[in-house]
Formats: sequence, structure tokens, C-alpha cells
Amino acid sequence: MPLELVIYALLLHRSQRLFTKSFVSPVTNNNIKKKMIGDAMTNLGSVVAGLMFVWTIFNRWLPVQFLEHVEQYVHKVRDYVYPYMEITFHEYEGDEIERSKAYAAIERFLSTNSSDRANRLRAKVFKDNESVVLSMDENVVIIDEFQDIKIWWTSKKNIRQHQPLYSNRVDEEKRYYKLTCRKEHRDTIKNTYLQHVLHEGKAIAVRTRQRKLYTNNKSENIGYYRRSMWSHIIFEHPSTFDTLAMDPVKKEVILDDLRTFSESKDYYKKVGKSWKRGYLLHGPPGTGKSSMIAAMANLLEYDIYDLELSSVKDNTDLRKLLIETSSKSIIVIEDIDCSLDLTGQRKKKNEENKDDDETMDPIRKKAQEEKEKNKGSEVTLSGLLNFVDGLWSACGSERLIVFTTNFLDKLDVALTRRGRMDMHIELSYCCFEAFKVLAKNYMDLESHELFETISGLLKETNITPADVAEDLIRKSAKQDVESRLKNLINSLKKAKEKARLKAVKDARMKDEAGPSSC
Ligand SMILES: Nc1ncnc2c1ncn2[C@@H]1O[C@H](COP(=O)(O)OP(=O)(O)OP(=O)(O)O)[C@@H](O)[C@H]1O
Ligand SMILES: [Mg+2]
Repeated sequence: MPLELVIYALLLHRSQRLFTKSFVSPVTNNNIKKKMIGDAMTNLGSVVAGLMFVWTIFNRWLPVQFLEHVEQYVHKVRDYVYPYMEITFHEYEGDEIERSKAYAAIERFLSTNSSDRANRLRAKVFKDNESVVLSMDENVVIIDEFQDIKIWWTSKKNIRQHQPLYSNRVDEEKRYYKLTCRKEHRDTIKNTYLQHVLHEGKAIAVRTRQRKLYTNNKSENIGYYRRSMWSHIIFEHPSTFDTLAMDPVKKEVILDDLRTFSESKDYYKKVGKSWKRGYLLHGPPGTGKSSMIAAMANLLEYDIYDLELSSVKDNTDLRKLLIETSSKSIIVIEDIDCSLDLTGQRKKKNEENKDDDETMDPIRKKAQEEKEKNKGSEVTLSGLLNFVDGLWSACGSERLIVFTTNFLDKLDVALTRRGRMDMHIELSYCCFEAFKVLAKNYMDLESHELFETISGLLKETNITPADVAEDLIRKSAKQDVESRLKNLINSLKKAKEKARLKAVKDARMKDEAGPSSC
């Protein structure tokens, strides 16, 4: 027998006993009063228990359509007598994949309000573990007041269970906030209060904004339920355009381009373009491509989405990732030539594969190995082109897309054409101007008698800013400026000698191969 039926039967029995007991008590004034209260309670208990009993039986044996009909009427009656109205705000609306902005704004609004009022709170630690933000926990109610109106906010969570084919059961959490207020305040709530909450929520977001560095979760780990496709940490890279060593004229052009972009919301709208810009950073390893991305994010106060293409299953997942990025962000794909088979030299591919491992440049060899490793991903070039400037790329705004590569010539021209990658920036070997920036940053030094020697050597040999920085950085408290400059001069001389020997070797090999090899 179902448990509910047993409980209702017990309730009926209990109320029956109370009823009979009140009849057998001696008749006094006091007892009459008690008896009346007892009778009323007994009758009420019996009616409720009886109704529940009947409802349980109905629920089991009556057709679903009929029950739905009854339920509708029960709700109508309830709505008629219940003096309150309710509004719910779901984290995800319907089948939308983007988190509701209203939900996020309410969450922030309530996080500041709840810390003084709620008894059960959830803590989040921010800014270098220095500040704690408290927000209301599930099923907690907090009361807000607005123009002498009381508003009740509740945080709720529904759990739905799915059983995907050939897979274990998974729980899908659906979170929402419920606002409750008296019906007579409907207009104020609708027209004024909600605007106030959303506005405040956004303002709090701006005030407490911490920039984030996101990375995409591996497609298969996202699973059936709605887990964010990105994970993040707080972004705290110290690189700025001041610390970036490069040709000052080039630097000024890039700075100007970035500033103009960030102030051109209306302009982009006017010309009918989505508000985004593509940058392609190319150059040898250690010339500052990643440092420049960090400097860009610091300059414009954007988040960074570091997209690992090899972890993306296919073009559909790539699109979903794009949708989940926020505005004011930089989407980065580093070493795009190694990420996938997106090169423009497919026809040469077979020949390239035949390259003797011995003769292949080590950096190219590494890129080749990376590509082999990433064969699991089905993202295609067209999927990536759509990601950059397809219809879906227009969702969200104020976004930079930055690709980096060590080999510009290995990329498909479709990917690098202007309009997709609007600005091509070459980061190259260290010139004297770039060295001066590093000397200022690493040693607080603006001039020195050894600068002339260094300037001469820099003109004759290729050395990356990363290598220069390695010589200039202080390695012990005793190490003085001069010894660091001398270290650099030694490195430059060694690099020059190495280059000379390589040139001699190449020339000899060319002579040995003879003219037919051309
Ligand atoms: N132009 C530069 N200005 C200042 N520091 C630089 C510059 N280039 C390199 N460095 C120094 O060298 C380190 C490595 O640089 P970075 O990672 O930016 O190079 P990269 O071009 O991204 O290299 P890769 O192609 O290998 O990814 C940085 O941490 C920084 O200290
Ligand atoms: Mg890099």
C-alpha cells in the first residue's frame, strides 16, 4: 500500500479519537470552550486529511487530462485569493545557450544586499584573496524595500535528471530567482523597481570587475548538462606597452589603433560592421607576441579568452565557445599554424611530409609534431573563418581576435586577409630602440658608455628581446649594471659568430650540391 494512504488513514483515525474524547469529558464552562476549539480543529483536520486522501486516490486512478483541469481551477482560485504576485528569472531562458543578463545583474544586486540580511550565505573570494563577496544561498529569502514596498527575493534551484543514450544519468541544475510582492504594486515593480535592480546590478559589475583569463574546457568534459565551456583565473599579467621593447614608431601606431577601436562603437554601427578587430602577430619565438597580447588586455581593460583549438571537437563547439565569450575581450589563438591543419599549402602537404627529419628546422619540426598530436579535432578552416567573421561572430561586441604565429607564410591567405586580420604586426629581433626600453625597465639605465658597442652589435646580429632580457635581468644583489651589459655583449658576439659559421656551412653545402639543385 502506498505510504501516503497509510499516513492519511492514521490522520483520520487520530482526529476521530480526538472527536470522541471531547464528548466523554465532564461538562464545565472551561471544558465547553476547550471542546469547541477541539471540535473545530478535529473537523478541520478530518476535512484536510479526507481531501488529501481523496486527492491521492484521484491522482492515482483518474485520467491525467482531468487532473490537469482540476489543477488549473485550483490555481485560479489560489490566484484569486492569494494577494501576492511572483516573477521568476531563470539563469538560462528556454533553449538559449547564453546565460541570461538579467539573471547575472540580479545575482550581483542581491550579492550586495544579501550579506546583511540573509542567514545562509555563499562566499566568493576576490582580488588576491583580499576581499570576500557574500551572496545568498539556495532557498534563502531576503527582503528588499523600495519606495516603502516590500519585495521578497528567493534563490531557487531545480534539478532535472537526464539519461542520455549510452551514458550514465546526469543531473541538470536550473537556477532561478523568484521575486514576490503584493499584487497592488505590480506597476511600480514592473516599471521602476526592475529597472533599478538591473541598473544597479550592472553598476556593481563594473565596480567589482576583475579581469579574467579564460581557457576552454575540453569538449568531451562539458557533458550533457550546462557547464560553462570556459574556465577562468584572475588575469594579472604585468606586461604593458611601456614594458614592451619594440620600435617606438610601430608601438605608437598600434596604441593609436587600439585606442581608436575602443572608442568607435558608433562608428562601427554607422558603417554596418560588427565591433571587432583582428590582429595577427607574427615573428620568431621570444619576440614578445604573448607579452603584447597581455599589454593589449591591460591597456583596454579587456578579458582574455585563450582558445586551445585542439581541445575543440568540431565547428559546432567552436561556435558555442564564441557565443559564451563576453564583450570587452580578446580572443586569442596562439601558434595558429600549429593548432590545426589550416595551412595554405595543402597541395604541398605530401611532399612536406616526406621532408627528412634531419634537415627540418627544429621550430618547424615542433609545429609539425604539434599538428600530428592535434588530429583529434574536427575543426576546419571554414569553421575558423566563420568563427572570425561569420554571422555568429556578430553576437557580442567590442572584441579583438588575435592570432599568433612563428610562420606567416604557413597560413592560408583566407585566414590572414585584411578584413579578417585587420592589422598584421611583425615582432622582430631586438633593435637598439627596443634594447633601450629593456635597459630602462631592467636596470633603470638610460645611457652608458657600452651602449655604442651594443648598438653596433645589434645591427650585425639577430637576437630576440627574450634573450636580451635574460642577460639584463638581475640574478644576484651584487651584480652591477656593467657586468650585465658585458654579459649581453658576450651573447651578441657569440650569436654573431654562430651566424657567421652557419653562413659558411650553408655556402659550402650549396657549392657541394652544384648548380643543378636550384
Ligand atoms: N618585445 C619584448 N618586450 C619586452 N619583453 C619581451 C619582449 N619579447 C620577449 N620579451 C621577454 O621574453 C619573454 C618571452 O616573450 P613572449 O612569450 O612574449 O614571446 P613570444 O613571441 O610569445 O614567443 P613564442 O613565439 O615562443 O610564443 C617574456 O616574458 C618577456 O619577458
Ligand atoms: Mg607566445
